[in-house]
Amino acid sequence: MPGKARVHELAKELGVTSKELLAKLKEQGEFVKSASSTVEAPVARRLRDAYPKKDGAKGKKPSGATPGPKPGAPARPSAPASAGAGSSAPSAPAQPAQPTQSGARPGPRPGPKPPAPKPPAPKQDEVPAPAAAKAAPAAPAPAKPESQQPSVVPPKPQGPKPGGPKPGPRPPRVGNNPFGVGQGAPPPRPAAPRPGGGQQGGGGDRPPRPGGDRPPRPGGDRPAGNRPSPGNMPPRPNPGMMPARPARPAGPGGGGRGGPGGRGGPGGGAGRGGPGGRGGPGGGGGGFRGGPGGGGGGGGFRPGGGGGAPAGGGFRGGGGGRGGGGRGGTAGAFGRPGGPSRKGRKSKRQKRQEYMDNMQAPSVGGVRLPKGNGETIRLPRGASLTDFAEKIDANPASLVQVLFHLGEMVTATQSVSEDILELLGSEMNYTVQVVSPEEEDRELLETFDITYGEDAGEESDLQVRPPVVTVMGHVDHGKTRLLDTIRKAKVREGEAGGITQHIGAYQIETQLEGTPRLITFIDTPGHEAFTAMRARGANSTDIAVIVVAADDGVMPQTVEAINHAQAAKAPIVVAVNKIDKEGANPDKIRQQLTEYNLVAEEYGGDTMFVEISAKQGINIDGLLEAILLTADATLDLRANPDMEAQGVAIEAHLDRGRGPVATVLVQRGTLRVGDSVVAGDAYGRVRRMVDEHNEDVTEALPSRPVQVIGFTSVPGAGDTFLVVDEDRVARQIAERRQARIRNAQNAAKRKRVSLEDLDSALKETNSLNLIIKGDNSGTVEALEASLLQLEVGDEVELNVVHRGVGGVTESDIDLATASDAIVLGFNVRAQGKATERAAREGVDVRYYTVIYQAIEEIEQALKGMLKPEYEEVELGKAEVREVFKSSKFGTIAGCLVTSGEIRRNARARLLRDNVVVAENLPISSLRRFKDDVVEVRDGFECGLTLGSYSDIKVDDVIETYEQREKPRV
Ligand SMILES: Nc1nc2c(ncn2[C@@H]2O[C@H](COP(=O)(O)OP(=O)(O)OP(=O)(O)O)[C@@H](O)[C@H]2O)c(=O)[nH]1
Repeated sequence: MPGKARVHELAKELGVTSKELLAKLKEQGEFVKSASSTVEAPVARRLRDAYPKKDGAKGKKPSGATPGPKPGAPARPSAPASAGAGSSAPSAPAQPAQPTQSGARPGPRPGPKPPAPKPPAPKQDEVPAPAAAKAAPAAPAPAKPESQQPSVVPPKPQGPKPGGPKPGPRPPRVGNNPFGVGQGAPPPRPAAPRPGGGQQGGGGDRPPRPGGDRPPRPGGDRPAGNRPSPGNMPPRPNPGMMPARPARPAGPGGGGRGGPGGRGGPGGGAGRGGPGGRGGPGGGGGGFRGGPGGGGGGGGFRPGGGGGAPAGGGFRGGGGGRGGGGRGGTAGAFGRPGGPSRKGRKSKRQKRQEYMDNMQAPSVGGVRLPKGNGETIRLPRGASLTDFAEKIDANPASLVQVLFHLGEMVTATQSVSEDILELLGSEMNYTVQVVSPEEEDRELLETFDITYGEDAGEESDLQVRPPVVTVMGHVDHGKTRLLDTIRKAKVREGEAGGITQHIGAYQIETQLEGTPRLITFIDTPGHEAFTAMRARGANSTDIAVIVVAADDGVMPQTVEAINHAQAAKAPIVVAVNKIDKEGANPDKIRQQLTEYNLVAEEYGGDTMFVEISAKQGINIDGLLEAILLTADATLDLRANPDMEAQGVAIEAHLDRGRGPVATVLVQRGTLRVGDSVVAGDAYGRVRRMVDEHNEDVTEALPSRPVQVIGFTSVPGAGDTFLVVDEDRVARQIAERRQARIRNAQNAAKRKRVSLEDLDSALKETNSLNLIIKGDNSGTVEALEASLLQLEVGDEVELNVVHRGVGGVTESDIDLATASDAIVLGFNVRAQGKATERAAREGVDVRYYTVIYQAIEEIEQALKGMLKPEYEEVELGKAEVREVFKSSKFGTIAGCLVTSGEIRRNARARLLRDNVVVAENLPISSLRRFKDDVVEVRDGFECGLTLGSYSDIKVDDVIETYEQREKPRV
């Protein structure tokens, strides 16, 4: 493209009239229609040769011409520089100028303008010529020219001077890469930037190209040479001088984005590159990578640009050397050299390294992440992305983004579930280890130099302690009655709903072979809702007594109890109860339990089965004996009483007069009044201790259950307790645990929202918020656990926003108001003015004394909130017998209804050879003969249209259906 010049431009350039030039052309055997016609580069060259003087007159031009031939070579920076200066510096610069000229390919265009500018123009011309020459070879167009080449050759000879040497290398580029971005002479970058460069930019002959050749374009040549300004300045060693970057191709059409030229204008004729830049077919000069030397105009940036152009486009740097413009268009367009600043430029090595790093770095959704080496990252349960990011030295925001791409909406500081942390870790090649609560707690205690769970001192410090027994079994098999009988105390009276709801513990004394022995019993509830608590009970238990009613046999909860005991590695003693009842079949129980690895001693196993009657007190001593024998045979029950006490909180509640009361089981050490204790997230100082007989005790030895008064809050059932040196430590541990529990709850509570349903999730929150208040922590916990296990699908979220021991308070009502929650009071009532406030605020407060009633009601509430489910119901089918086209209705299917009915406005699908061709089409019109009808039944014919759907063929089947709401079960 750069090579094509219009006749009138050439005429101006050569200082002759267009008419003269036309005549000359005719003389040379070239048919050219008018002054505005373009001529091929070789022809232009010949013309220039034919009017050599003028060019010469302009001075350097001749020289320039010379260089021209080697445009590519000239590209060299140095040359260009001078080129840029071209006009100004005749001598040395002259050569450089050539490069410019190369850039000038566009010259043709510039040519015209140059005239105005005077001297500079000539140079350009010359340059263009060379450029053209080059272009010619590459471009197909040149056909003719070639023949003429001989004439063209001459110029080249000259070229040798300037570009001679350099040209060698460059030319190849140019010529060989028509798609190349930059054009020919890359080198002259310096010049390029200069306005002068503009001329080159102008290069693009193509008139159409804006940036292109069009002379009118400011960017174009005009400024180019003449301007004294930058263009004329000696080349700056700036980036422009750098070899053109391959990457940025740009400037296609003439000028592409702002060549180097000053402020765009001149630079690439194209100026803002718009069109020119994009390289279309671009004009001759287009596609330079940077403006060429002196005037480097055209720095388009799109590589494709110039390339595309058939004509000589795509040269790197035309005559003008590498214009700076190339680089990012914008920069070039605004006059800055397109190339990147040299300062701070990275070495190739650095770049390569960066590239490699980038390639290796994991990326999700385009977000680069740090790459681990499989290291293990330990995070506490409920950790946030910020915590994670800190550990791997990453930006939390990028982790948030990644999770977003993975379908999780999480903020940087929000607690994240274990699964998500692991998923995220695996994406980055880290192994995330979410520290278990126990482990975390151990670490917490370690920071206070405390060890939990081990007896301090020597082996000799250990003393025998009583076994701790838990009685478990199926509902109504007689657990409570047995415990009752054993301690000769009646605890069954007053049990709401007949279910044991509290965990109590007591110690009894019995005789074994004449020796008094103590046994500690923990009373566990029998309802499945207490499963979680039972599991804890089993863990603090040495021996499990599984009660099985001889008249009933092994039941689900019997199995569950066995599993808990076995999981806790607690030896089992089976109490076959109700042997006094008719139909009692103890042997059947023995047989059934073999299935669960409980083989009776009589059968050669090691499990003791004791037949008893809790009701009638039959063989209770035998059971106690079996417990002690089993303990002696299988367990080493010893503990060090001479240490600070440690153990488990079995039950806790808020007592009106005494405040928080916790039943704790001392497992090692001795608990004394005045000790600073911490149990879970509760702490305090033992003010008073009471035993199962409601008598005050001053100390409790291992295996001793006592009620402790003095906690500042109610501990949770199953929480570990320990004595610490001072209150301060107790408080600190409790506070740290509180924070951890809060985090964990937040993490568990977080609702997962996928991108797909984010919208609807935000629009309608199908969640039920609850506040649970109960008379003791075990009950509250059990109720919460049961509720959270309700299976109501993923659509509804159940949220326990608060739970606590004690009556329903005004602050509970406030919280319920704020969070739209329902308050559940279990065995408690509203306190003070809570009822009034609840009524005023419209808060629903429900009271229960039986756990399953609460669960049932909540379950129903949740089901009521479920979104309706729809199912598809087929309405009917029709076969297409004929197809008509109507200008009014479109494609009409003449059908016979073969089953059911076809209803207007129902949805339909079209089947062809039993394959669904189209879905969800509307039956938009339905007719019987000429009448519109609402439905057509089986056996009748009808005409129908499927909306605008027209691909209907004879023998197609139209199946209609509708969506019906499905009742929830
Ligand atoms: N005939 C007879 N009845 C018994 C015996 N042991 C318990 N029962 C009766 O069985 C029923 C249930 O006894 P509970 O002690 O409440 O049973 P539980 O296993 O504690 O039941 P939950 O507390 O509901 O888990 C009561 O009516 C008892 O009187 C027994 O040895 N013989």
